[in-house]
Amino acid sequence: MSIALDIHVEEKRYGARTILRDVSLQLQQGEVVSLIGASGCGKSSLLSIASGLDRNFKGQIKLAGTPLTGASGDIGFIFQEPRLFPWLTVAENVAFDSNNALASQRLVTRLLAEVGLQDHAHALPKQLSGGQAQRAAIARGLFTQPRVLLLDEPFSAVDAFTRMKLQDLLLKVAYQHKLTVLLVTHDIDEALYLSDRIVLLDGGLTEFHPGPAPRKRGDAEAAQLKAAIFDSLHV
Ligand SMILES: Nc1ncnc2c1ncn2[C@@H]1O[C@H](COP(=O)(O)OP(=O)(O)OP(=O)(O)O)[C@@H](O)[C@H]1O
Repeated sequence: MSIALDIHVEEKRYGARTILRDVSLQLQQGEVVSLIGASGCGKSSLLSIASGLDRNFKGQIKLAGTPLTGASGDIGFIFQEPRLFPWLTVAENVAFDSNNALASQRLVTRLLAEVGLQDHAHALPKQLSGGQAQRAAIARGLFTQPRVLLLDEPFSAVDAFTRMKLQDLLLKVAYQHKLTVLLVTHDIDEALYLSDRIVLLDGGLTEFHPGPAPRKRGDAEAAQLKAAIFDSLHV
């Protein structure tokens, strides 16, 4: 299997404070990996570096073997909050990065159908529920047809039921688009449900292998692994 994203951070500092030192993570093509860890351990910083948005670090990111020098359409990013432009319709938000109106219209129609928003293309963000807004954000994250999708606590602002629906949606689009996924989450159940691999950031990285996702919610082996992960978490 080939490596989709190769992350190596020798050092990441904010001023005099070092947040990450010698952290390496390789994402295999098609893998779903969750990144967990105590609050403030540097998960979002690592994700931002992996996306190419933050270039202010020592180290190197390679996308399919090629050094990443900045933000790339091959890497989609989805944040905790949907970050939709309130004055644009859902369809316009999804196609925000487009410079080909006709091609983008077809793609937007397809993506909105994939995320279940086909009837909301002309709605404004304020007319959407929290879950629908995050679906629109997922469609927008897929618009550049990325190979890698990075998500920073994408479902933490929605209710538990919506969250489960969005988790299943993420697995569906990851499979359909053959995405490699790195997801930051505080929710170990979410990590266990979604991921092929769970990586705990705590100074260094510790890996847990729950087996191929998705597994049944509440699976007994997952419960054992959850206990082991809790033991390793210094919170
Ligand atoms: N732009 C910044 N300038 C200075 N310090 C920062 C900056 N961004 C983050 N930090 C600090 O770096 C540390 C790591 O932050 P980061 O957001 O990466 O952690 P995290 O593991 O994602 O946290 P959380 O789980 O609470 O979201 C924190 O102590 C944070 O306050």
